Amino acid sequence: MGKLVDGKWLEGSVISSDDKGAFDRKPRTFRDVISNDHAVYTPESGRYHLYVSYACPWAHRALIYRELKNLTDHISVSVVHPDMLEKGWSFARHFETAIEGTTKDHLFDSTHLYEVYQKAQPDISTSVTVPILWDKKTNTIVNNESSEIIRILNIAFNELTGNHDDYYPEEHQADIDTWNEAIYESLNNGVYRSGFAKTQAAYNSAVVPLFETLDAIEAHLENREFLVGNTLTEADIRLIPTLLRFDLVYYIHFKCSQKRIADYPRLSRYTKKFYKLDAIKNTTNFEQIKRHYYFSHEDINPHRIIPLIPSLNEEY
Ligand SMILES: N[C@@H](CCC(=O)N[C@@H](CS)C(=O)NCC(=O)O)C(=O)O
Repeated sequence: MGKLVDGKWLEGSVISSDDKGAFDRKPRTFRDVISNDHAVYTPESGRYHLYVSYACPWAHRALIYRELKNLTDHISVSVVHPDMLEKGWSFARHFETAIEGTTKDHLFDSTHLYEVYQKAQPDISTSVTVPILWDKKTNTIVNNESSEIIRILNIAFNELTGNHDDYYPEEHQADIDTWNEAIYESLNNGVYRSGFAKTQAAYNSAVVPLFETLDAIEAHLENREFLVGNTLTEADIRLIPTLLRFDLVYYIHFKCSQKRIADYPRLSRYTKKFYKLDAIKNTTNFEQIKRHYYFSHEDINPHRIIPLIPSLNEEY
């Protein structure tokens, strides 16, 4: 792991949480939108590109929206290799064994994803994350925050595609926001806080609320198919990528081990039902998910042993 500082890649070892000085600056993020009345970023077919990893739950959201909103012919995609090593995300052709579903960088043929950030801004200081929503016309990043990318995809291209499905409908926005906040804090990010904790206290303070939230969702799903209202909404779409990774990775690798999703009857039913949707099934790659986590976090799994777990593809 590492990050870009003043446009140069610095490996993770030099960026400890105790470090001050040169590395003590806020990462640059891109937070723009695409809309008909935007001065620069207007909706156009073929203009925008997504950089994703199939392993990453945040990128998974963007991929799900791209399918749900019929954007596959309008927004192209490059998929990084699942191993995130010393130089961060990279592209598959540079590995001896290509992994199914990964691609080269279709726009620049880069070796590493940090080169794409350098193209957006040569002296950039930032962590190099996926997803990225890239504008081919102005050669920069429109947005690299998944919660905002999915709001863009939800609405910006409606006239182009004729797909007006709304996963953040006005009448449910308050409820969706409430679930999003609880789920982000304790689950989407909670699994990482559990897995990356360096003290018992930090671990405990992540895991206890994590399972409280899972218990609360399990109770909420009694006689309900969706988190909010009677249709799929953003709240479900932000939860599902975390659930799909839970038993395979978070339960073992991140020590979220009080229960599996399989031990929750309603959450299991809920996850399996959504997994049947093309937009979710087509964007879920269990092999890359396993490979990424068990291979990339040397601190947690130094020998990079990938547990033999029955394939979830068959179970779902
Ligand atoms: N808040 C960002 C987080 C994205 C993120 O952390 N992605 C991870 C992959 S799961 C990443 O690229 N990490 C690389 C790094 O932090 O250096 C979002 O939701 O888009």
